[in-house]
Amino acid sequence: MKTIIVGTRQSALALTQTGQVVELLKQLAAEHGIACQFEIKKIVTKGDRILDVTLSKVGGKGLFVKEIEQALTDGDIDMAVHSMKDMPFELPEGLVVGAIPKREDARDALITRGYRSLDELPQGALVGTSSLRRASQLQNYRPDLRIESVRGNIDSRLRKLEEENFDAIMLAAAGLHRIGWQDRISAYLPPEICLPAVGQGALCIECRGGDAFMLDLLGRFQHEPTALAVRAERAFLGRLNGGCQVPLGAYASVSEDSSGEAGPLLTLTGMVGTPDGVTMLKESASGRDPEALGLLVADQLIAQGAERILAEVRE
Ligand SMILES: NCc1[nH]cc(CCC(=O)O)c1CC(=O)O
Repeated sequence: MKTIIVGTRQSALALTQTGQVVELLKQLAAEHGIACQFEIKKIVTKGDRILDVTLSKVGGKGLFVKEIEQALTDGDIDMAVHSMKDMPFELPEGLVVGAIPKREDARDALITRGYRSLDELPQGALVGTSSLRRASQLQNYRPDLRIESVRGNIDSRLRKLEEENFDAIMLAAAGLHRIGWQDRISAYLPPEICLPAVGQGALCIECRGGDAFMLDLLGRFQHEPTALAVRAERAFLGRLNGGCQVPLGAYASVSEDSSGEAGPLLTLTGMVGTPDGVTMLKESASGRDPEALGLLVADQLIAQGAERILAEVRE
């Protein structure tokens, strides 16, 4: 019987989401009479080793993904489950996205010490986040809040909420949902207040482009509406060269109505802001071609000066 080796990081979230995907793939394989078994292989990435350093200064998001991709290229593993938002814009030669499964909740969540909403946080409350995107939008909505960096995996950030005197921290709802910690969420932030990161809540299953067996199995696992939304968001990201950690967010929704042959209608909203939240550029557009839509919204923001903001942050 064919054994599929699945590479994963060792964080609670990575292990959980990899396990969940493997369970679903087992069911799918059984339904289609595909004989295979799965083996999980843990890999320590550079990103895990230097979580305390400011990631944006040492090479950005690719850090969590790179070593897993090397293992894929080398044939040590056959597939890997990544958080889509951690994926760099371009994949290495020879690797492909085998499937994008159905998206979890894309919103950011607020985890507080006893406050039920963002509006309930007292004047000058201390909020922990090391995401420039979250900081920018939070400061735009509540200029009085104080923001401080908080790093680490989900579990260590929740611990720091208690230990380091934060009034609240921000995390992606999806991660908390996946590891069963939704009870910790005090409030969900709507996209009108906080646009999520590109691909937030979605997963990316990567495999070798030449692996016909994996491509066949994973192809059956793809959720087309999610894939369309993610393509639009990533086209937006690519146009703004948002590979590294920058204050940029985007969210695409997909209409249920797919009347006609042109496919479902996508609506994409994108934002670029200064980290202090004083300047906030936001645009929306609708269309059916995800890449064209992503470029259109990005160009609308560029026309308003988005590239100048991003250049300043990258310095
Ligand atoms: N940058 C870390 C990261 N990458 C993916 C998630 C979980 C949510 C998701 O799948 O989008 C998180 C944690 C967070 O931002 O709270």
